[in-house]
Parts: sequence; C-alpha cells; structure tokens
Amino acid sequence: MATDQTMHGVPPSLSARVVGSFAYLTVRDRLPTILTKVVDTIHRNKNKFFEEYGEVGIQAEKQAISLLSKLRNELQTDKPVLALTDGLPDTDSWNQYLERQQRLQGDQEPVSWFKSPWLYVECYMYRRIHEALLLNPPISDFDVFNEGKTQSFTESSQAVMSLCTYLEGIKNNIDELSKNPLFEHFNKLMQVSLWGNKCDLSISAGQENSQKTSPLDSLYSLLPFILVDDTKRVWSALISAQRPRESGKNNADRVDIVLDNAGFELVTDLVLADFLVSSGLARQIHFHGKSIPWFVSDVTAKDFQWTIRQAMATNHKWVSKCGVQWQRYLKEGMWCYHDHPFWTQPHEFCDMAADAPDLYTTLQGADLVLFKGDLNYRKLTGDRDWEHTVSFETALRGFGPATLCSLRTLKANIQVGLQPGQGDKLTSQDPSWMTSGKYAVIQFHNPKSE
Ligand SMILES: O=P(O)(O)OC[C@H]1O[C@](O)(CO)[C@@H](O)[C@@H]1O
Ligand SMILES: [Mn+2]
Repeated sequence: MATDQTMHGVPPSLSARVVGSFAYLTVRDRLPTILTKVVDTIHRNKNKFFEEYGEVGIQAEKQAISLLSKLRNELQTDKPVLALTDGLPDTDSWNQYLERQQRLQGDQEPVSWFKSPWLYVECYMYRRIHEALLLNPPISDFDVFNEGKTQSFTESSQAVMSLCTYLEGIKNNIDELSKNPLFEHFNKLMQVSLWGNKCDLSISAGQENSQKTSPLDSLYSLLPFILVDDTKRVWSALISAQRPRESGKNNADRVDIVLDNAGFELVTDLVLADFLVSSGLARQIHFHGKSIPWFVSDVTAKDFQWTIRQAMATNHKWVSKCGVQWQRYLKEGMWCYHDHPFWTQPHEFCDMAADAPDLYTTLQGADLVLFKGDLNYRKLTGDRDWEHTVSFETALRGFGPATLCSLRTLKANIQVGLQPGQGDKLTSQDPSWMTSGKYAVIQFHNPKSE
C-alpha cells in the first residue's frame, strides 16, 4: 500500500510530525488548552448538574472529567489513537477511518497524535469530547462550548445592529435596484461574511474573539488583505443560474451555505442569505451545520435556532425585524437547515462522493455552494502541503458537486491558487500570514467549466 507521502504525486498531509510547524504547535499547545477549558467548563457546571439530576449528575460530571483528562494525557504523550466505543451511528465509520489511516501510515508505527495527519487527529479530539459526555447519560446533551458561542453573539451586539440596519436599508428599495448597485451590495455582504470568519473560538483556544465594531466600516481598508477575490465569478454564476419562473422573476434555484462559526459569523451568513433571497438572486437557501459541538465555535442546530430567536427578541427595531423574517423564511421553506454526520468526520472532501454519496447528491442540487471558514478550506484542499501556486481545482482533487466558493480567513498553513511569487512575498513581509486570520480568500470553482 502506498504511504500518504507517495500517493499519486499528492503532497503529504500536514502533521504535527513536522516539529515546529503550525500543526505541531496546535497539537502541542492549543488542543490541550482547549481540553483544559472543557474540563473547567464541566466542573463549573457541577451545581447545575446536581440541581437537574441530583447525585447522578455529580457522578456523570466526575466521570466525564476523568475521561477528558485521560484524553488530554493520551494527546500530550502521543499515545495511539483509540477506537471509539460509544456506539453512535457514526462510530463504525470513525473506527474504519482509523484503520484506513493505519494502512496509509504503514505497520511500523501506530496512528497517533503527533505522527498522523493533523486534520484527522484534530477532528478526532472533538469526537472524543463528544464521546466523554455521551457515555455519561444525564449530561450527554451538555454543549461544552455553548457559553463561548452565546457570549460571542452577545458581545457582537453593536456589529449585529449595524449589519441588520444596513440590510433593512437595502431591502427598502431592493426591487428597484439595477444590476450595478445590487452587485455592490452583494460584494459588501460577501466581504462581511468573509471577515465574520475571523471570529472563531478555536484559533484563540476559546479566548473571547467577538466583533466589536461595525464590519461595514472597515471593508475598504481590509481589501488589500483579500489575497484571491473571485466575487465576480460567484456573481456571474448566480446570474447565469437564473431561470425564468412563473412569477416572471428570474432566480437561481438554490444556494447552499456550509456554515462555520456561531456568534457574529453566523449573523453575517444569515444576512447574506437574506439578501440573496430578498433580492431574487436565489429562491432557496439550504444551511448545513454540525450535528455535534465542533471546533469550539461551530454552529449546531441549537445554535442556529437560538441565534434566530435571540435576534427576534432583541430590543432593536431592525435586528428583531431580521429575526422575524428569518423565522418566516424557515417556516415557509425558503430556508432550511440540515446537518449530516459527514461534516463532523475527518474526511477530505474529495472523499465525499465515495464516503457520503447521499450528501454529495444533496449538494449537487445546489446552483452554488458557499463553504465558510478555515476548517472547510482545509477539508476542500485535503489539508495537504500544496505549493501556493497549485490551482484550487487541482487541490480539490475532483471534488465538485456544484459550483462552489470558499470564504475563508487564513488560520492554517495551507493556501493554494496564488500567483507565482505571491506566497514568498507575503512570507517575507509577514511570516505569520497563513495563520493569523489577518488575510482571507474568496476562491471559486466551477466544475463544469474546466
Ligand atoms: O472556524 P474555522 O474558520 O474553521 O477555524 C478553525 C480553525 O482553527 C484552527 O483550530 C486553527 O488551527 C484550525 O484547526 C481550524 O482550521
Ligand atoms: Mn469553526
């Protein structure tokens, strides 16, 4: 069996094996910090568990903490990755993936935290956190990241207000807008959604990371930090997907948004989605979220509903109006929310067609799929050590259920589709350009046009 390194000329997966690399520092420093915070959070909620479940709640809290401490120890001492034991519907698939990694790595050494692909072990950590709670029934549903996510929303309230006010302002005369101003609004809201991705809580190891100022005011000054901007191609794809409808209005049928973080980023995505349907650029939006708490701040169904309810209940005319509208879109089926276990598995997306064919088929029904965030970018490109000048299409390795676009701030040392020399120039100007979240890309691919 070919090892990962030699597979068809595809570069190796990023891994903590490379001492000093960003993957190494993440596994050595950031992941244990996240685990410690998870333990603290569970411990701080001890009284709540007691009030809700009595002594059994306290036992569950202790037991979950002991499993998580064991997990942290396995990670820090580079122990072999263990099979899952919780018997969830996706357990077998995780365990098969472990065997697959073992085959790729060869028999000489076991799959382990510092020796195996970073993408795999990082995803595995979140699945093990879930297992630790799941094995302790009365507190199985407890989302250890909930506090951070709700806090991030609350602390961004000024930014949420200005964004919702802007959206309502556009919607006032949206039917009269000609193509150019419509594109300008689209362009802005794409950028707001892009920079919303700065606000994740995984890169900061759970440290508060909300949006304090109006994002609209800084867009112009942030333009030089967008390394690839394919917004015009996304726009053309939306326009060319427009089909005549009975109403006489032209609409693209469906845009799917593969969500990333809750808090401010989710609001930026909801605002973009609202704009797309209210402007007639799309008729339906399908949101894809996570089915378990994931990478600290990622959106689950609960976060999605909570955010919309919270917006509705906000004492601000335009925010609550947006919330009410979003709820209506959901009720009337113009918007819908899905989660699929594949989003919380460790696969590169080029495996989706074979390993989650139902999800692949679902995405094929979209006219455009927007992938939010850094982790989705890592999965789109396989989290591999690509040259920066390799095309996005090459790095996708055949993944293309539909026309797609990644909106991502750079928080991991992978970036493709740059001009020759662009990467070197950035490295000399700002050595942490790939991991600071200061830079971003809007990168497009149309599988039918190549
Ligand atoms: O929320 P995002 O944009 O996917 O960012 C999460 C990223 O943060 C990190 O934890 C930073 O290394 C990555 O593992 C992950 O890609
Ligand atoms: Mn995230």
